[in-house]
Amino acid sequence: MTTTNNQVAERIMVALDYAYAEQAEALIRSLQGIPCYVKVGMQLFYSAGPQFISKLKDMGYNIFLDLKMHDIPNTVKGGAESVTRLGVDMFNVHAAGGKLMMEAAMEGVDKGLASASQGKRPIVIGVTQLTSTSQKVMNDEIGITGTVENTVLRYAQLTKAAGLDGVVASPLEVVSIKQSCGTSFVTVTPGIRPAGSDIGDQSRVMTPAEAFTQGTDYIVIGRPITAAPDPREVLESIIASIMASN
Ligand SMILES: O=c1ccn([C@@H]2O[C@H](COP(=O)(O)O)[C@@H](O)[C@H]2O)c(=O)[nH]1
Repeated sequence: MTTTNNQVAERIMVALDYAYAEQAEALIRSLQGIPCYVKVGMQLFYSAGPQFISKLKDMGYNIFLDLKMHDIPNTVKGGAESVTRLGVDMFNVHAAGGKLMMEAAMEGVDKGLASASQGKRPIVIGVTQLTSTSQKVMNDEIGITGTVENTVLRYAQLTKAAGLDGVVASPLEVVSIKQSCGTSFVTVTPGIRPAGSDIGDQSRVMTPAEAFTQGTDYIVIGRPITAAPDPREVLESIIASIMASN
């Protein structure tokens, strides 16, 4: 089966990292007709709230709500219940919160589904090590010994044991995650930089085409698209680069 441009677009999550809903809406208008996933993180959600999620749903977008919950199990359970009721397609928690916390998130999802009017279960994923974290920072500042790859793998295995659907990791760790946790265990990979673009605060990066070659399920891209003079042109060229590498 040949992959179409739209099938590629559905696996690209555009990070709507904006202060105001109006800015995110302008970006969405410029990408009209491209069926990408949209990712709402803390900046936009704290500003525009659940109403903006409803608006995106009405526009037909798949939504990844990237709030990276990390708290005691009972609080995360409540948070998971609330975001499930919003009807998002995916959300995440920090794997560093531990197995009990992640299991509580899944209980919250069940509670949210029981009280919601629609019954689609969101994909729930655990954050392993942020893609901005380098080997040196993880060892010397955060105090985790060993390699980033082994740490990510251990967190992925814990996430799977807790019953979640997958993880956020960098594209560099995808092959070992899939080998250890299975190909159906979902990988969502930020740290994506088209060739020649500014790395910024990211540390563990790959190009969009390279990330898909590693076998990732979804890539997350923010600034290379949102900070470009012509975001649509950049997204279309990313899709073309992935198609050319298939
Ligand atoms: O490990 C992580 C987890 C989440 N992110 C988020 O992805 C985007 C990346 O944006 P860029 O502008 O392409 O760097 C951003 O919303 C992060 O919060 C991540 O980068 N790494």
